Amino acid sequence: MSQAPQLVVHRDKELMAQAAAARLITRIVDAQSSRGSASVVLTGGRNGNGLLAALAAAPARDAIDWGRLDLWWGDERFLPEGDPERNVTQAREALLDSVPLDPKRVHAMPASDGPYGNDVDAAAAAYAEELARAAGPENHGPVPTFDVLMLGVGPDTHVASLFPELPAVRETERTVVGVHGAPKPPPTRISLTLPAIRSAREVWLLAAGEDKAQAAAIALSGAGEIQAPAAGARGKTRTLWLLDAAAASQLPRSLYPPASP
Ligand SMILES: O=C1O[C@H](COP(=O)(O)O)[C@@H](O)[C@H](O)[C@H]1O
Repeated sequence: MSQAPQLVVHRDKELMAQAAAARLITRIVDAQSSRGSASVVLTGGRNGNGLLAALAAAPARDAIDWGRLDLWWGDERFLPEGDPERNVTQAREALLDSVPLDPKRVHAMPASDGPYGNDVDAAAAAYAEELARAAGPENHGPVPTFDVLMLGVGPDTHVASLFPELPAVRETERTVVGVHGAPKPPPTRISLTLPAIRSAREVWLLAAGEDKAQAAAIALSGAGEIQAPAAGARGKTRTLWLLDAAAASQLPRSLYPPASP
């Protein structure tokens, strides 16, 4: 597991999204140049979609070889294909429909009207198998070693669809689980588990806005991962919190000293 999380605090959420998009372009280009391809796990939510929209608007996006990029999702709302609330629908709108991706490398999580019907546990198991098939011997495990895995942080400290105290956040064996009874709609979801998240080289947690301030402070102040799932999201080589000033406003001074007036 990586060292302590690193924090980068930007002035506001627009700048945070632009800076994170620039950072992501660099990581993808570096991975493609050293390993031939790159793999990135996307997140849903306002901050994740803000980053994708900023990436779509960045001229440097053309530095990415989009055909050599694998995209995975950290979680999905278990809804019919094309539902506007699905994370993949929102990602397509923000970025994916405007870049030349290889459709075989866009690994969306199953929809509730797909091959597994309404059986979210079967859909989750199928996604786990898809990940396992993509993992090579060099990955030493049941998921590929993602280059960057991004997670939005919910106001209740949830990441992906791992909500405080629910069974999904306690999972230690499976890489993907069906989530039942999520407190945020829709109640039925699919999520990577903490062990799968921790197999990424870099985990980036995105938190912008005042409503994320308490969650960031709790997760970064030594809370347990069952009570505060964001506290358990760590990358193998790096864990990076990307915040705006509003989300950083309740952090202990030892972590982020506010600028002097
Ligand atoms: O429902 C979800 O919420 C979280 C956080 O979203 P936000 O809008 O509060 O930033 C998101 O990361 C997750 O992917 C999504 O399914």
